[in-house]
Amino acid sequence: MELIALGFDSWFEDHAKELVKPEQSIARVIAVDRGRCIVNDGFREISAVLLGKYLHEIESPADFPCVGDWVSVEHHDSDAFASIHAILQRKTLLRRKTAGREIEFQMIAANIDTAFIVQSCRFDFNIRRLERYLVMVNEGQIEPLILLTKTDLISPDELELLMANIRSAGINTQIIALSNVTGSGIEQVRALMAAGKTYCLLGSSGVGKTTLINRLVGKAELETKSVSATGEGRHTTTRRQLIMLEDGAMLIDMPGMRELGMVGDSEGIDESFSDVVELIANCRFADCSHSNEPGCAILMAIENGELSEDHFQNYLKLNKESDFYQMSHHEKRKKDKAFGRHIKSVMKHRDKY
Ligand SMILES: Nc1nc2c(ncn2[C@@H]2O[C@H](COP(=O)(O)OP(=O)(O)OP(=O)(O)O)[C@@H](O)[C@H]2O)c(=O)[nH]1
Ligand SMILES: [Zn+2]
Repeated sequence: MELIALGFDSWFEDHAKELVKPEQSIARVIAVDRGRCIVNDGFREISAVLLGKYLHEIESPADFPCVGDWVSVEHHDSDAFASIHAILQRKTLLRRKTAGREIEFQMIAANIDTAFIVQSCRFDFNIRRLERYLVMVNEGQIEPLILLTKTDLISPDELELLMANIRSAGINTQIIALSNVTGSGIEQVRALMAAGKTYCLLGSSGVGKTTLINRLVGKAELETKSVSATGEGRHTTTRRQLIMLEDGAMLIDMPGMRELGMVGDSEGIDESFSDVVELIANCRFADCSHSNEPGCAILMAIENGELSEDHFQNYLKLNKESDFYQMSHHEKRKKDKAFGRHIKSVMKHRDKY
């Protein structure tokens, strides 16, 4: 198997040029288990650990490799294990807010091309939640796609209404409606999954993600869920987290990644609420509060049914959360200037290898 099959492309190649030294090779992280990774270099899967020196320079969770990362590795003991020397720049990044007094991000997975945001037509359907997932996915530069499951439980008319609700909330993301029971729509999902691209499924518990994955993966692959690898005389078994489908598309699936804490940066929000942003830009008052000004573009749009009031309120709410995040993040940065130091140490590290 070539690296291309794992999703390596010219974008990563460009970013790898100066980072990867002659004695090193490039591999993709397909599983992570407490600091130990399993990487695939296009030929085999091997156990890999972070280089001690690199470990020393780690300052934030973002510095650890996560599933989907491209890394530069050096093989040891005739390929029994490898050491990870650097992480290639991430094209996309899925991360979530971790609970706690300070707002921190936990890295979930890297270099996902498309995230399927899954909701059930029947029990889980919620536009606000959909918007929140869209913000998170957009923020990570990942392409979103909406999957509505369990269409077998509603009538075609009801489905049409759901779709119309999504559209009238200003969400223009592609939607595929499917049923894991009848199989309708499954081929549509399969057909748009391209070889060499990486996908994931996000959504609440019970919406049918596991069932869909099983359908997409096929039985043969399921049995190879666990990968064993020998490193330093130790035997580790890690659940495989990046799954190669038969037609060459990849699916990242791991426990705990599917439901995300919700906060986005303002850019992600703007992308998901482009209709609101456009209206605000057209509002004739520069510092309009969009609450009572006569002639306000937002109020007029709500009045004449162009914009849903709920949608606008959700936009305000997400922005408020985002402001809060930006503030605490900024203050944290100021405190220890760790970010700047980190950049420097990475540059230094680069020169050494
Ligand atoms: N009627 C119907 N039931 C479905 C469909 N897809 C899944 N189910 C059922 O819904 C339940 C939950 O499905 P799962 O695939 O486990 O849901 P999940 O999203 O993986 O949930 P977590 O594993 O908790 O994240 C199961 O009983 C499935 O059989 C569907 O399209 N139609
Ligand atoms: Zn206004």
